[in-house]
Amino acid sequence: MTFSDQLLEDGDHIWEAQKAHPFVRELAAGTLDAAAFRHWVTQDYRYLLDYARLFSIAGSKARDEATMTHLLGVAHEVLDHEMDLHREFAADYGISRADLESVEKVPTCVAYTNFLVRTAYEGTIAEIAAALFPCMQGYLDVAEHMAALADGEHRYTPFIDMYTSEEFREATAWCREFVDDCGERFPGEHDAMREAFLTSAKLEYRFWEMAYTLEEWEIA
Ligand SMILES: Cc1ncc(CN)c(N)n1
Repeated sequence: MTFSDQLLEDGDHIWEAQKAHPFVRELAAGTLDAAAFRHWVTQDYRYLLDYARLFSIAGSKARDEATMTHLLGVAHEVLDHEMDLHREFAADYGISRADLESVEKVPTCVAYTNFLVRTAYEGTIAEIAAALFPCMQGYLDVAEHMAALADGEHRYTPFIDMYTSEEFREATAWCREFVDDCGERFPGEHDAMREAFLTSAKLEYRFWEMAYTLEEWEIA
């Protein structure tokens, strides 16, 4: 069993909870309330900026040229391609780019992005790899689950298409190899990697919950 297999086994209950979440099931069916999707898009836009930051910092910590090139390439892909999809979704909802950039993060988005950015600055390359893994593998697995549940095309089909695309699969496969490589090279870091992986996975679950419940600050 590879180290990534072990992590996925440890996080299996979190994966199952994500697949069963009403945001996921209703998005798959095309019945998700527009307000919940809008909340996801605006918060995810803020999330993605820090996610790209994480890849950039990871790139600067990489020991070899190939890993550095790949991680910095992913950062660029997120800023360019993935955030473009969000800009398109937002435009459909009458949200401008300036609006997207000025949205205030709600508590779950603050918690998740702070965790990722802190791991990027303070963690080792192995912890960073483990923290990234649920963001990639989780979205691929959840989107594949959505594709299996979906019955025909609807307004959220581009979301499912994006996260089941060949490019996203390849990026996820690379991330998984990166986790396995770090697991092999740094056996002393397995506990720290597992903790980073599980924290990210739990925050992935919270992110769906945040969007579905339209989470806001209680006090402005
Ligand atoms: C919260 C979250 N996690 C992961 C992904 C996939 N990059 C995303 N867009 N948003």
